[in-house]
Amino acid sequence: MSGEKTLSELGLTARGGREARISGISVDSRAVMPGHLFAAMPGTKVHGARFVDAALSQGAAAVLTDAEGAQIAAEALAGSEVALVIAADPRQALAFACALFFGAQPATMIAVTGTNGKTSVATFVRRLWQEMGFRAVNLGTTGIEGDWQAPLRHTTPDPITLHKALAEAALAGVEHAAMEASSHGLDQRRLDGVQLRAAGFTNFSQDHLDYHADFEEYFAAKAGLFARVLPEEGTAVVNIDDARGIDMLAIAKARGQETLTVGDSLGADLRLLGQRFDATGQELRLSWHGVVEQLRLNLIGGFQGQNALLAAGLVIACGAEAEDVFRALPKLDTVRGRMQLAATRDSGAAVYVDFAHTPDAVSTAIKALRPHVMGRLVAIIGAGGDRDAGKRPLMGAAAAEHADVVIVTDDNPRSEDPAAIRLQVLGGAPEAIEVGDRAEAILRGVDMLQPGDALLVCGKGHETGQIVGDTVYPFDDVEQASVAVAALDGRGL
Ligand SMILES: CC(=O)N[C@H]1[C@@H](OP(=O)(O)OP(=O)(O)OC[C@H]2O[C@@H](n3ccc(=O)[nH]c3=O)[C@H](O)[C@@H]2O)O[C@H](CO)[C@@H](O)[C@@H]1O[C@H](C)C(=O)N[C@@H](C)C(=O)N[C@H](CCC(=O)O)C(=O)O
Ligand SMILES: Nc1ncnc2c1ncn2[C@@H]1O[C@H](COP(=O)(O)OP(=O)(O)OP(=O)(O)O)[C@@H](O)[C@H]1O
Ligand SMILES: N[C@H](CCC[C@H](N)C(=O)O)C(=O)O
Ligand SMILES: [Mg+2]
Repeated sequence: MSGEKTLSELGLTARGGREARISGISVDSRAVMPGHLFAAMPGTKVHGARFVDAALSQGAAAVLTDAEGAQIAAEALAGSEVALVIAADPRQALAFACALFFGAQPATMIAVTGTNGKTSVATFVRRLWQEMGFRAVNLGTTGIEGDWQAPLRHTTPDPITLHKALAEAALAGVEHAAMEASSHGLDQRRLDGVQLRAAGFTNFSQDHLDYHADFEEYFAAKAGLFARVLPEEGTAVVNIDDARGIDMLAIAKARGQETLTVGDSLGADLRLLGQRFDATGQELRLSWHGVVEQLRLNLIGGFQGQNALLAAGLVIACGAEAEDVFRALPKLDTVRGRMQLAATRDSGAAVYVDFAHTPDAVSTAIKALRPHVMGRLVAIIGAGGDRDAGKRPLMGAAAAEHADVVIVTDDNPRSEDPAAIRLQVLGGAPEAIEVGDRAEAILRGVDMLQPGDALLVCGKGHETGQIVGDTVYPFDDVEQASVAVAALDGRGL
């Protein structure tokens, strides 16, 4: 899969034409082994070139960096035999080198970007491919799932982790992969080495403005999936109901890419004509190139209907017959932590867990649940620490506007003061109840449910840990909801 390769086999040219045999690639000096290429990247906190001396002492055979890095590492490199590659875009050069070093990837790959819906769409694409008999995986926030599994630290992994996993999956016989392209991942060129057959765009709203300078930079990062990563011969599958979908479509057309539009907008290639909701899901009415279809979707939430349709568009864009895809859609089941029914009280009151952690997701999720609730809708929300603080009051306001009762609690405070985060969320929901301890908040939420009510626990979804400082404490919303219902309904555990 990835034995030794020369710099030129990795598409790299060292200063003075010096060659080197590379036995591995590291982006962190602490992981460098003899013969490694050390990628000294310009970081958000520090330039990786500050660690070149450490990498050399551990036997690095070559260093990849940018001009700034070469200056920073000049002393450490002086008199060294090590090959130095200076690239204008070192993160892209690293991504291409990783693709060449690890070699194989599943033959048919798609990526999906957007503020919300990426995990849902990627999971649905994988399930549709499986229903059609292919060995397939989805790769992102919930790790690598499907016919080959592995945990992941990031929604879009760094190129070394990514291409190692793709090569292993391909060698295990997986020929189809659907991955999530986060804006961080696109900005850092993490998936630039992936050959994509198609790319999807879900929607664009506020998130990650702690990392991107403003909305336009955030959009530009996402647009890179179509403007840079998807090849000209690829297909862009775009939700044109979203205001920025039209801009994304224009970028794809300018590249000469095929396009497949999705949404309820007039003229959408795959058009959502209607959704009728019931206790366990919805009926979809859609048209494909003008031919009308009606089909069952066993998913709660209008947004999951939209995501399922975008997933269908991506699978069609990769060559499947539309009718085969439509036949497979009713087989889709709930994505872990996305509008997942966690528990039901003896009274019939239901508890759902959802991953909503942006203003648009909070309002979308609560509105999506509303048709399934005869009584009050109670929402529990929080906000992650070391993330976009601007969205906190907006999430509070979204919950206050659409839910009957709001409880504000802790999500993953990370290095921030939990009470300060809650105060910012409460800024948008002054009537909300504040309960810092998440387990207590869930217990209180379950306890207030009357027959016909429903509780929606937002923000952590599938997550099985709560990050406080640098410690990850075991915490699973679904489990906490079940425990609370069992305790309050006297069912014992
Ligand atoms: C803000 C961000 O994305 N940072 C990512 C980036 O780190 P960086 O380059 O900024 O790191 P840095 O701390 O400035 O260090 C610079 C360089 O020095 C190197 N170094 C550092 C110390 C040392 O002793 N030796 C050494 O070589 C580091 O490996 C790094 O390459 O590159 C690292 C290696 O690939 C990533 O692990 C790291 O992700 C951090 C941990 C992170 O939290 N990222 C999150 C925000 C993220 O990526 N989230 C997205 C979106 C999530 C979503 O919306 O779902 C995701 O795709 O997961
Ligand atoms: N199409 C959509 N429109 C609006 N909100 C959505 C949509 N799809 C999902 N959501 C909301 O966003 C939450 C997260 O969904 P999902 O995990 O699929 O998104 P994501 O883009 O992968 O998120 P992340 O960026 O955190 O990985 C859902 O639980 C739901 O509340
Ligand atoms: N419960 C998580 C959800 C965000 C996860 C991911 N989208 C990210 O930004 O890291 C948090 O806010 O801490
Ligand atoms: Mg995701």
